[in-house]
Amino acid sequence: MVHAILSTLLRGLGVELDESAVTQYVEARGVNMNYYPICPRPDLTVGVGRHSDLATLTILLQDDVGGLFVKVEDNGWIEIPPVEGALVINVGDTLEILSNGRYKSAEHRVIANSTKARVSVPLFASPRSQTMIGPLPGLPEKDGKTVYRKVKFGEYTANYFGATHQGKKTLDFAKITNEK
Ligand SMILES: O=C(O)CCC(=O)C(=O)O
Ligand SMILES: [Fe+2]
Repeated sequence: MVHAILSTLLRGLGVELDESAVTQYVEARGVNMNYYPICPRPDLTVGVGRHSDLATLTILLQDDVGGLFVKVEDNGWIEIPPVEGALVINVGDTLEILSNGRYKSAEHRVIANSTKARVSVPLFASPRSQTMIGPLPGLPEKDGKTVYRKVKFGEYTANYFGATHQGKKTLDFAKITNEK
């Protein structure tokens, strides 16, 4: 499923990659298992602080409690309500880099609940640590600029986990500040 989603998203950018080229960006899989106990004062605590995911794509299964918020440019935070049987698909930093900044990684956070405990299980589909990530062929030419440099995914990962998250600051590691 992740492979098909990524192929479709890339086709939307006019990028056609063969099967194995797509596979290399989603072949490493990992999960988080998040448990948010009942919190009497959610306003005084942090469920999960604001961040974007490291992965190419995240497929998130949440229960019926809710509390996941995504930042929408100029519109603040909107809650992603749980829909029975539905999965939330998030763009991660890696896809933002691969797409030369066209697909924006989703900045999100989680607020705890004062009456119900919550469980969520995101599945992260990423490259292996030796895989190089950078804007896919053809995109910088089409966009007239190169927004991200090529980095080894393992190095991006080390930087990503090297500091407390502050929103999407993690992407600065690969961003070309003097865009050309
Ligand atoms: O619990 C959620 O809905 C999201 C958790 C999350 O953002 C993460 O594990 O990266
Ligand atoms: Fe996340």
